[in-house]
Amino acid sequence: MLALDDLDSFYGRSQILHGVGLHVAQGQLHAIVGRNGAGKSTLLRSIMKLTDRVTGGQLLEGRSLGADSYLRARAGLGYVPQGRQIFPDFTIRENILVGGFAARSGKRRIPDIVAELFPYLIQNLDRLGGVLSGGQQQQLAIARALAMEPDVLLLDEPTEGIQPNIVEQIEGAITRLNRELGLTVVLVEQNIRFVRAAADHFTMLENGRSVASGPIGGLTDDLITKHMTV
Ligand SMILES: Nc1ncnc2c1ncn2[C@@H]1O[C@H](COP(=O)(O)OP(=O)(O)OP(=O)(O)O)[C@@H](O)[C@H]1O
Repeated sequence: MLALDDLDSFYGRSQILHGVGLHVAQGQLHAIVGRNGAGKSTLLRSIMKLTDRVTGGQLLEGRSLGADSYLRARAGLGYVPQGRQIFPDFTIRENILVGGFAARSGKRRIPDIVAELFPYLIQNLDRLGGVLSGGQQQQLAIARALAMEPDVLLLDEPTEGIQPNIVEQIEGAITRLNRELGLTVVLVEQNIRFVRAAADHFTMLENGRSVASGPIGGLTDDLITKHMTV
């Protein structure tokens, strides 16, 4: 269980999150939804200790998440940031192995599942990250997070700005990681169709506060109209 309680998060003196709670049971896929600027990315960044200050309860399987981002990766959190942030001058192989620095087994290796999910990456290990398409870079960022050997995968808008044929592959990969490998997933996603198909639970943010949460069946059209339409 990933358990966040009463989370406040700040950039400098600006408070972005106000008392947010998030409980994600092992094996669940929990979607974070809300308008642009609602605080979704900040919530994932806060879980990774990447904002300037975070307060509130932050536990994974009853243990403290750790005082910095590296310790949080070592504790079992794999993070795929918005915009991917792969290393353009590193090869695909090197990009994936960077994730291995935080692997709890201490082994830096490319997980077998990467070949199943993203064969293109394995067939092109010596290509530079910077020459890949946006969709391929997204796959690479997911592969890098898997090399961390995570228990919980945090994904920030993984299909944003990606060509439709690769969107399907990425959605399929996320669903497989959750349903077949039992990986717990926290997914920030604007695509409500995918959220409804893949998620067990959701949390809706508005202005840095949680305004609705629960089993995915509760993510009604009315709720979306109220909190997500501009
Ligand atoms: N580095 C930063 N410094 C100061 N304020 C920030 C920073 N990053 C984000 N914010 C502010 O925090 C608020 C929440 O932003 P955040 O990116 O978390 O929203 P979001 O829901 O993920 O939106 P989007 O869908 O556009 O990514 C916004 O008002 C934004 O301007």
